[in-house]
Amino acid sequence: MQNYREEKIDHVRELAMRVLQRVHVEDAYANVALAETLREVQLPERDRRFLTELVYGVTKAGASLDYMIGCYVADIRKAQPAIRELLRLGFYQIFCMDRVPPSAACNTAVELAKKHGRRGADAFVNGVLRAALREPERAAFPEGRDAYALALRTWHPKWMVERWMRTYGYERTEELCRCNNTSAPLSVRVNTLRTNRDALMEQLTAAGAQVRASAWVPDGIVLAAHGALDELAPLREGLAQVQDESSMLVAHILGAEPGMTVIDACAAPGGKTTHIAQRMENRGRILAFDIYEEKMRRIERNAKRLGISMIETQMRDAREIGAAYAEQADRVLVDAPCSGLGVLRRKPDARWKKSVRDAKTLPSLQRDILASAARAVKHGGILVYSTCTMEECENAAVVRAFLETHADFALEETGAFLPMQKTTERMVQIMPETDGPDGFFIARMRRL
Ligand SMILES: C[S@@+](CC[C@H](N)C(=O)[O-])C[C@H]1O[C@@H](n2cnc3c(N)ncnc32)[C@H](O)[C@@H]1O
Repeated sequence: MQNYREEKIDHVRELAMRVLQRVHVEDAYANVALAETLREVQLPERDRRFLTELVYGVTKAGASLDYMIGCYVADIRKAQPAIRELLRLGFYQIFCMDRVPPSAACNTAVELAKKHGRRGADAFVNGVLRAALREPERAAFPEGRDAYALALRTWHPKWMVERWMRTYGYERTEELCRCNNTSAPLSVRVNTLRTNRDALMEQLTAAGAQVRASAWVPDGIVLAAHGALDELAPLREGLAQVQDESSMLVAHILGAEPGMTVIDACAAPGGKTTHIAQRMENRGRILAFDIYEEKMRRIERNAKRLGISMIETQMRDAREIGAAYAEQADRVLVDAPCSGLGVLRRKPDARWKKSVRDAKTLPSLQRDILASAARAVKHGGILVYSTCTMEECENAAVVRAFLETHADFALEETGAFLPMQKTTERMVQIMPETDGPDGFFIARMRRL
């Protein structure tokens, strides 16, 4: 007979099993599937954290966890989806978590296999997990400094590690990979249309969060500890917007002023659009484009919550902007669709969903969007190109190729427009493992 606490933990692990099945079988996004479950089931804070750690951990560990299981099981793909997830959860708790007693991980997996598996599934799960407890050395990853070994040890796809090793070398790649397995810092942007940073920091502290002022932007606050975000009143009431510090740099570099006309070419969900609007004191015109209907609605909802009325949203492919708005904008932002390798900490499944093909196809889309959007910039106006990746072929190479064919644009000293750090960089590259915030690239150009 289980005691009350164990019963509750079983419930959490069962929820984790269900969320992981949605991720691996239905291809749901881990953060979305988890958020939906957390909304449906009222869990105490401690259980919320445990569930999140299980789902995020198993998802991030991905192929590395399956490699370990494969040291005890002939072919994990042949197991029922629920049993696969129970084994993954079991291995994750046994090998990757310090504070879970291995016997608890094992026992609850067996109980859940009895409930969700075919006949004999519980004995199978019991056998595999007991073997892992008895002979953990069998699951050891290969040693060595090759990409495959590093990829296994740091839970990344081999192709990604290979690419980074070519660019950054072994040590830096290892640091970057390890950083991707930590939880990302959470920051919010002060809605300066309604409050100021000191007042908001006081309110967030009163609401139970631990806060500090951003070292990157004057309108950023980093939350060290906090409860459920949607329960923080200042966020609900539109006094702040969740946004990474790197992403907040973009509006500072764009430098839009009240009364200007601004085009945000790839705007959804509107993190940067609403920041630009704040810096323009909600005066002037911002045209925000994207290609997905639902995403456009998110910009509108965000703007409404923050009390911003100057944003006009429109479904439009950014590659059409040049023809439709030639020389009409004082500022144009191209926050381009990209491989997103700078934000892998935040999206536990992203590394496994990307492919080496993205890095081959994205630059041509990015070049096309930039070339079209550039035509909308007035002479003397500013064009900013940004991505949330560190991949050279999507960043500096795109900007260089653009400048080579557009003699009427000149690269500015991008860093000079930053408020606090990296102020001497021509093109700004933020690296998560050395700088702290998300990986990000920003370049500012002027039309002559
Ligand atoms: C990096 S995200 C933008 C994030 C946004 N700027 C923010 O700060 O919240 C890139 C966006 O580009 C959009 N996108 C992709 N292809 C596009 C295209 N051809 N034209 C316009 N937008 C596009 C995607 O839907 C996605 O919302």
